[in-house]
Amino acid sequence: MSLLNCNGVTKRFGGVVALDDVSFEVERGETVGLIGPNGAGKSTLFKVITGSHAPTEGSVHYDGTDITGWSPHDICHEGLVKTHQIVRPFENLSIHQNVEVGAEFGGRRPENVEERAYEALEFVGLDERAHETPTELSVGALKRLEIARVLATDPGILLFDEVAGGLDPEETEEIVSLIGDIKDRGKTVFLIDHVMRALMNVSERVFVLNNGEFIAKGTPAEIQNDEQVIEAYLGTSAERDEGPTRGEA
Ligand SMILES: Nc1ncnc2c1ncn2[C@@H]1O[C@H](COP(=O)(O)OP(=O)(O)OP(=O)(O)O)[C@@H](O)[C@H]1O
Repeated sequence: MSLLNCNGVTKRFGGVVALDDVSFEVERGETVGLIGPNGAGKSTLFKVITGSHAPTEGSVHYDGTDITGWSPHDICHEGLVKTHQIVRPFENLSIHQNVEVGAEFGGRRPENVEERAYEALEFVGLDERAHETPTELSVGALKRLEIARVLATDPGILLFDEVAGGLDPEETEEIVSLIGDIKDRGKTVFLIDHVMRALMNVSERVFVLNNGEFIAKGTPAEIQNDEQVIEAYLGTSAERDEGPTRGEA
């Protein structure tokens, strides 16, 4: 049985069809990348999966349980957790307390919250700054704090919404390496990113959304050579060789 299963998911906002009959599966332990041009429906899909939006039609199953229309809180407790594109920590709490809040209120297990928060901070390399407030953190460190926050909830699947967005090459490498470490722990990862070198490096499969519909699913190599994907999103190989692609901030 697949860990995550979306079946015929449609999401309409008035006359806008953000997702149109989207179906896919993510297997346990797999890392899947989701790409597509701005406005393709990627964030909407993540919000439907994690309960911020109820789908207009279709269903979402996690580990065999129908979670369609559940609240974000209940979905998080079930083991699905999403990072935020824009990281907004509690500025009056310490870095450690920020992670503790995630573990305490979003987590699947109420015990050992303090310890799990430290472990998560150590994992992302922020343990030595645990007692500082997050106000002095760089963009890269804020993204690592966000990853620690979701890891401390002990998730079954992590949804990363542009964790490499806005980072310099060194910070991007750190995030790629962190995602590799998370995969090595056997976690299932589903990620959106416009930073192709990051997404293609870590993903085993890549899904491509365009105008709310999948236009391709395949290995990173297959996707990078798919004419329709190149036309809709990736651009020419010359553009790709330069790294950033259309839509990258
Ligand atoms: N809350 C909303 N109300 C109305 N329309 C929305 C809402 N959220 C998203 N949309 C529309 O749904 C479509 C898909 O948007 P979405 O943000 O999911 O795209 P995206 O692929 O994540 O884009 P980006 O790469 O720019 O983040 C767009 O046309 C967008 O304007």
